[in-house]
Amino acid sequence: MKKIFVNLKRFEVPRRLGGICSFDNPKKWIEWVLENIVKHGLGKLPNIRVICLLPEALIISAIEKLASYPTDEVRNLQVGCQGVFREDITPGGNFGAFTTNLPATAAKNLGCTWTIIGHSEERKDKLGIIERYDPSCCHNERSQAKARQIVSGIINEEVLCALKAGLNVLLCVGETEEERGYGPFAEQKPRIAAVLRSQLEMGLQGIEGAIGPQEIVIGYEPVWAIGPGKTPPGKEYISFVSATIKSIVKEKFNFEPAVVYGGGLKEENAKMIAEIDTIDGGLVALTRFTGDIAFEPEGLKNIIAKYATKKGAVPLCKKS
Ligand SMILES: O=C(CO)COP(=O)(O)O
Repeated sequence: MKKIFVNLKRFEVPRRLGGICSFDNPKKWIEWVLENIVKHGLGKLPNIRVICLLPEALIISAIEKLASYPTDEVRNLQVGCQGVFREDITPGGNFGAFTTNLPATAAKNLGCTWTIIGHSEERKDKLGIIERYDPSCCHNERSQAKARQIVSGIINEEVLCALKAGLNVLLCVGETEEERGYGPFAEQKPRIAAVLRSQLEMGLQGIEGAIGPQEIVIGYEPVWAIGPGKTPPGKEYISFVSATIKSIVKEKFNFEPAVVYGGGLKEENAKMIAEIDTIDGGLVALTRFTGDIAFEPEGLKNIIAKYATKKGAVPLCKKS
């Protein structure tokens, strides 16, 4: 089963306020998004699961909207949140004194089945806090590595909380342009692999004691390819990275994870990415990268169609 994660970031904010949403009302917007996903038959594909990762305030509306459809129409459509806190509510422990943060148990209770953790935007935010305390850490290689390790440690605590609460986890990893460096690809490879190894080994530490039936999917997003105007890597690069991720996780944690690609994934390159054997799906945010940039369900449908028509896969359902 391929997985397409739709990371809707803060796309509910209207254009007049600086966002990219053509709706003023966020609840109406998320209902429109889901309505269109269902209308295009994307909630019931036999070989592709679609998971929408939403801002907390829209989760209940989304769950209610999905509940309004016959089960069969939405059997492969799920809702997740955009991160969980590194501590959680526990019987006999903290009862919920977590102003501001979203504990995994609260996300689960809202109806989420997934959470994204470690997105580059989250890593950047956490790193930024450390840099405020010690501005020198962005100039010195050793302290920068230490700061990144601290961030990966916090992300690991979030992963463990999510798993313990029964959420499936999409753990994001990826190198910055600086970490990748330049020169021939053969020279970049060991640098990229080292970054991924560190993020994976730290991010997944201790999962053996926390994992039950939940899934852990690895989202590979090269930080330098995210957003408008960015070009994703080619087939050779993505093949190398996805195979490397699988082998690191297999070697250290004894399972082979599904790996999905994100960062500039669009209609034009979806076929090339979907055809890579070691890629098990996609992580989509924007679907229109030029002009009035946007997430559009129609664009999502066209991307998913490329995955659905991958050799051996069942074709995309016709509009119902
Ligand atoms: O960050 C992303 C998904 O999590 C990818 O973003 P874009 O689709 O805007 O490149």
